[in-house]
Amino acid sequence: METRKITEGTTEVEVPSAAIEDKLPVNSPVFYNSHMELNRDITVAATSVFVKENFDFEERPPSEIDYVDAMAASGIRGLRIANEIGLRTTLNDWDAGACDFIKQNIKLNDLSDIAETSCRNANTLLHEKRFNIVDLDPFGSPAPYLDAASRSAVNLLEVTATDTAPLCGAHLNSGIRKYAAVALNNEYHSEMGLRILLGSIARHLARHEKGMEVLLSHATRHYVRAYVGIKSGAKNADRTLKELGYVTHCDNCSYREWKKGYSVFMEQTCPECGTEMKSGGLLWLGKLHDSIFCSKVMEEIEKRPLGKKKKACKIIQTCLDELDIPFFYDQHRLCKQLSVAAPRIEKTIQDLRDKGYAASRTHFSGMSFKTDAPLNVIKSILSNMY
Ligand SMILES: C[S@@+](CC[C@H](N)C(=O)[O-])C[C@H]1O[C@@H](n2cnc3c(N)ncnc32)[C@H](O)[C@@H]1O
Ligand SMILES: [Zn+2]
Repeated sequence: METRKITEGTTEVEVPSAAIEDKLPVNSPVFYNSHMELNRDITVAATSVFVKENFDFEERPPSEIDYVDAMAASGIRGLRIANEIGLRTTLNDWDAGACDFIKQNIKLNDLSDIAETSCRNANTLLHEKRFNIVDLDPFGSPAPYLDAASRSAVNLLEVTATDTAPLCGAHLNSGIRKYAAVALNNEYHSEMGLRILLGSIARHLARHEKGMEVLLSHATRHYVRAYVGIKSGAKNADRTLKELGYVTHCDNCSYREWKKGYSVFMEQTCPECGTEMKSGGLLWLGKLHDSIFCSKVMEEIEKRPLGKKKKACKIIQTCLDELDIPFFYDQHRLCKQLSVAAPRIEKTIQDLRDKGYAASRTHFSGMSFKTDAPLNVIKSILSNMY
């Protein structure tokens, strides 16, 4: 088989040439997606910050902290964690061909002391063994692995989901099956998807009497990614579950309302225009980022040799600046409803701030903003009628 060496960060791996050259990764015996280098760069920086800042890890050398890359493919993600941070890493993939590449790549980076291969079903491994840090990076949905990962993870859970259609409401029934939640496929569907995933992670952790703190989460390209710190104990689980709830949305005028709770009364009729509204949930209504953590991730990205440094900084900085409340407004959508030309997004944000409201850009889309202003104020500002 023809292979090629590629470098990410300071780690080199050998992958099948077909994985790089083919448009369809299915044609390669082992999966490698160069577009996910950005995701992996952020993973290295975020994991490194978590390890440095965590009280539980004080006095512990990195080689005594366990990280599992539960779906490792070529091993690139976990190998970067071992090589660039020094954590004791298990690289797992149930595919024998992938495991051969992983073994070879461990040797290539001279990491046999701290990295080991495991060739098992991720669910079996994670049900049997606890790891300080668990990383789930499956094809499509992480849903089938969330229970085992929640049982296994002691300190940090890192999850990628590429099944944006069920998460964002485009495949409603699939979303209900996988995440036990109704996703609304409206203008803020990317934020909806991230919050549905976080809500599902929270409920899985709660079964194991664990709560969570969202340190960083983002929706980028075709995937969503979450980094959640784990707080063990029933009280923390209960506190976490209080952050879940429902949203109602009016497709006609973009009015939305959200309420925390499991059994809540939601208005069915839009108070702005009288249209029947749609309800979505259960989903996470808590914070999407921890600002201190994100600031440290920014510093970490700046000082590391990362291939996608600029893009990674942009994502984290926008997350840092983003007002941490649900849900963003799509300026085009509002302007279309009002039949007015869309102003520059900076002007809208400044106008909202000038009127005494909080407002920011969002990382979800360049043409969207977040604000605590009521919809009628936003619309008056956009129509220059305030
Ligand atoms: C998206 S790829 C992982 C990519 C890798 N983490 C990276 O950053 O390049 C998913 C991998 O999961 C493996 N896989 C799928 N289901 C699995 C399971 N139940 N247990 C273990 N591995 C699994 C596949 O063989 C595939 O190599
Ligand atoms: Zn309405």
